[in-house]
Amino acid sequence: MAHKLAFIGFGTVGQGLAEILENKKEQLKVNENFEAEIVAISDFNKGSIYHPRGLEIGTVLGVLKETGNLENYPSSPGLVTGWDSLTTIRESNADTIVEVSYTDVKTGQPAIDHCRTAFRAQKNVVMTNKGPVALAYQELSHLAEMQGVHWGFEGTVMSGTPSLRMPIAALAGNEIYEIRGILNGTTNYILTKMEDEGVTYEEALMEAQALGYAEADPTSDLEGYDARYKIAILANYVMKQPLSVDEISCRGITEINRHDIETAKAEGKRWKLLAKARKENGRVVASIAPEKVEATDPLASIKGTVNAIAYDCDLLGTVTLSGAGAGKVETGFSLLIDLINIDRERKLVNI
Ligand SMILES: NC(=O)C1=CN([C@@H]2O[C@H](COP(=O)(O)OP(=O)(O)OC[C@H]3O[C@@H](n4cnc5c(N)ncnc54)[C@H](OP(=O)(O)O)[C@@H]3O)[C@@H](O)[C@H]2O)C=CC1
Ligand SMILES: N[C@@H](CC=O)C(=O)O
Repeated sequence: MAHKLAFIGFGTVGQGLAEILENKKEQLKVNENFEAEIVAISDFNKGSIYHPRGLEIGTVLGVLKETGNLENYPSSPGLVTGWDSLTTIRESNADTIVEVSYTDVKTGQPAIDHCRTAFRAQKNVVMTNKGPVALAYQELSHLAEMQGVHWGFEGTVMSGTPSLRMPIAALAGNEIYEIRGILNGTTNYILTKMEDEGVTYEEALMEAQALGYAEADPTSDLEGYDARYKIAILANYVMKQPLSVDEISCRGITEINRHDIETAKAEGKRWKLLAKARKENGRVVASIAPEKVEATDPLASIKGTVNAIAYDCDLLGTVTLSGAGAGKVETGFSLLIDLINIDRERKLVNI
């Protein structure tokens, strides 16, 4: 049976998933026995459409590209327009909500309420919005479990690179006592461009925004708040230690200038915005700060929007994973893999 999806937000990432579902429809059906249809999309400014029998994805993307507004989707019996996010979650016949609205780094809202509403209505949520996972992980994971629904959020850390699923699935049985990584694509892109191509900070930021890597408010990337959210998610979900965002010291890259970059280069070092979490005396201590890393450090060679993460484990030693940290297709894929996993579990239960 095809999954029925309702999208909350339809910017870079939402459109990325829609394109994947459209372009890979046959392949997903044949290789994964996976089928999904989009029944609703509710976006703040781009409008809102719902059809209980499903929307034609190619038409949705075409209408949006041509007119900028989803509500120009061709009218047909049963088509509903104008629903806000909460109405869409409650009233649509979707079984799974794809939450891809802004990450609000202060409150996590309205996305936290989107999750609460979906779980109470016994609907799964897959999301790349970091707010609810970083700020309300304990509450929301408990609620999802109580309601017997799935909550997927692979893309909240390192987009589609399996920084969450890999340690949970493949490193199970280890104690992960330290995590160290480059977790923000925008700042790594800026630092790399400044270092390798002599591009200015402002130019590099504009490029990162045009390519869809930066947050709607890029202050979140530049000041380290985005990386702080990600290390909070890793501490809570992977290290299984409750850690609030306020407990994480945070400094971004705004004070790094060309002189700093050149000085580091002359020393054979590179500036990187590092996220760290370490278990100490039964608790986790975490930080975000720029650091000059030695050229021999595995993290020194991580360039552009690529992210990397090293897990220090008691049984396996250090395991390092690198891959995309941001991007339309890469983050769209993170939602697809969450959906495929929900589908696999659904099929297992029905065996
Ligand atoms: N881009 C990336 O590479 C990655 C992004 N993420 C996260 O994924 C999420 C989506 O990112 P991205 O697609 O790039 O962001 P965009 O800014 O491109 O898209 C977000 C969309 O959400 C809409 N929106 C905001 N608030 C609401 C609301 N209350 N109800 C309905 N729609 C709303 C916006 O509407 P409008 O603009 O019309 O006002 C916008 O279209 C963010 O939380 C981001 O942090 C995570 C990993 C990587
Ligand atoms: N703005 C973020 C997007 C992914 O989380 C980044 O640059 O890493």
